[in-house]
Amino acid sequence: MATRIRPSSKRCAVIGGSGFLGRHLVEKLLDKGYTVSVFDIRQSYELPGVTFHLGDLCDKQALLTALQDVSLVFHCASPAPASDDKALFQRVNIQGTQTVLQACTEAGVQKVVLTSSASVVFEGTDIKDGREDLPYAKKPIDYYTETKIEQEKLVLKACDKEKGLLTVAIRPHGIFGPRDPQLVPILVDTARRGKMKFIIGDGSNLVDFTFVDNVVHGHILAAESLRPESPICGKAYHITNDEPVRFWDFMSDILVGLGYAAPRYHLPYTLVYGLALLLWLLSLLLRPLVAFKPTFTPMRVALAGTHHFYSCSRAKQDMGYKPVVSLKDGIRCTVESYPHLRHGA
Ligand SMILES: NC(=O)c1ccc[n+]([C@@H]2O[C@H](COP(=O)([O-])OP(=O)(O)OC[C@H]3O[C@@H](n4cnc5c(N)ncnc54)[C@H](O)[C@@H]3O)[C@@H](O)[C@H]2O)c1
Ligand SMILES: CC(C)CCC[C@@H](C)[C@H]1CC[C@H]2C3=C(CC[C@]12C)[C@@]1(C)CC[C@H](O)[C@@H](C(=O)O)[C@@H]1CC3
Repeated sequence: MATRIRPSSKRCAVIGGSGFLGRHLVEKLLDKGYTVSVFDIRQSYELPGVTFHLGDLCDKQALLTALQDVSLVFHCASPAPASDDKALFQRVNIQGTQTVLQACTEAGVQKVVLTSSASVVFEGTDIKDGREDLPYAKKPIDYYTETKIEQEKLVLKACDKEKGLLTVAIRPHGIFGPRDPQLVPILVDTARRGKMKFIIGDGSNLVDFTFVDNVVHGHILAAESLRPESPICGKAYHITNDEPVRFWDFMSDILVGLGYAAPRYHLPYTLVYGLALLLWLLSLLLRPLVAFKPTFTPMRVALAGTHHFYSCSRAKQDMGYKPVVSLKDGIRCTVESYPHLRHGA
C-alpha cells in the first residue's frame, strides 16, 4: 500500500505574502530555515528561495497547486481596510477564507495561522486592556471589520484534531514598520495637505501600535506551538507591543521624526466625529456624481479619539510571547525607512 509522505514541517505557504506583513513574515521564515511559497494576486518583489504562485484565493484549483507538499499555511491576505467595497470584502474575507480552508483540507495541510485583527471587538468606544474573551463587535465599524469577524469565526471553527487540521488566529493591532503602505503614508499625506494640526479630543487616549517584527514573531511562535495537545488550538491571540501609547504622541513622534510639525490644537471628539459622519454620508449620496474620499472617516476619527489597547497575557502564557522590538526602536527604524517621505524630500 502506498504511504502518504508527510510534508516537511518547514515547508509553508504565505497567502498574501506580497503584502506589507506577508513580506516581513516571508523574510523571517527564510531566516529560520523554512521553504516558502507565496500565494497572492500580485508579485511585489523577488527573493531567492521563494516561489510565487499568482492567483486569487477564491480559486481553489490555483490554491491546490500552491499548497502541494505544504504543511503550514499563513493566511494574511485581505483587501485594503480603507476600501468601502462590501462585495469585495465578503468575497475575499468570507467566501475566500472558506475556499482556503477547503483547499487546506484537500491538500493535507496540518496547520493554518490566520492574521485576524484586534478590531474584531472594537465598536468605536473605549477598550482598555481588552482580553480575547470580549464579545465580537455587534455593530462593527466598517465592512473590513464585519468580514474579519466572520473570517476569524470560520478559521477557529475549522480546527479539528481528528481531521488533522489545527488552526489559530493572531489579532495584531495597528501594525507599523518599514514598507507599511497605509499608516505612515496616509499620515504624511494628511500632514502635507496641512490637515495634521489638530488633536481630536484631549489627546490622552491610549492605543496599541505594534511593530511589524513583533507581529511576525507572534505568528511564527503560534505556528511552532500549534500541536494537537497545545492550548492554542482553535483560539485567538492578541499580539501587540504591550506598550500602550497616547495615540497623538505616537503620531507626533512619527511626524516630528520625518520633519513635520506635531499637531497642537484640540478639537472636541463629538464635533469631529459628527462632521466625519456627515461627510461620509455626503460622499455616499454624491457618489454617482462626484467621487471624493474624506481623509477623516468616522472609523479613523473613532480610532484617533478613543482608548483601544489590548492585553497579550494569553499569548504570553500559552506561547511564551514577548515583544522583540520596543516601541521606541520600532519608531526609529520606521522613520529611518521612509527617507522619501521626509519633509522637503
Ligand atoms: N496593517 C495593519 O495595521 C493590520 C492590523 C491588524 C490586522 N491586519 C491584517 O493583516 C493582514 C495583512 O495586512 P497588510 O497590512 O500586510 O495588508 P497588505 O494590503 O499590505 O497585504 C495584503 C495582501 O493580500 C493580497 N490579497 C488581497 N486580496 C487577495 C486575493 N483575493 N487573493 C490573494 N491575495 C490577495 C494583496 O495583494 C496583498 O499583497 C490582513 O489580513 C489584515 O487584515 C493588518
Ligand atoms: C487622519 C488621521 C486622523 C490618522 C492618520 C493615521 C491613520 C491612517 C491610521 C491610525 C490608526 C491606523 C489603524 C488602521 C489603519 C490606519 C490608521 C487608521 C487599521 C484600521 C488597519 C486595519 C487593522 O486591522 C486595524 C487594527 O485592528 O489593527 C488598524 C487600526 C489602526
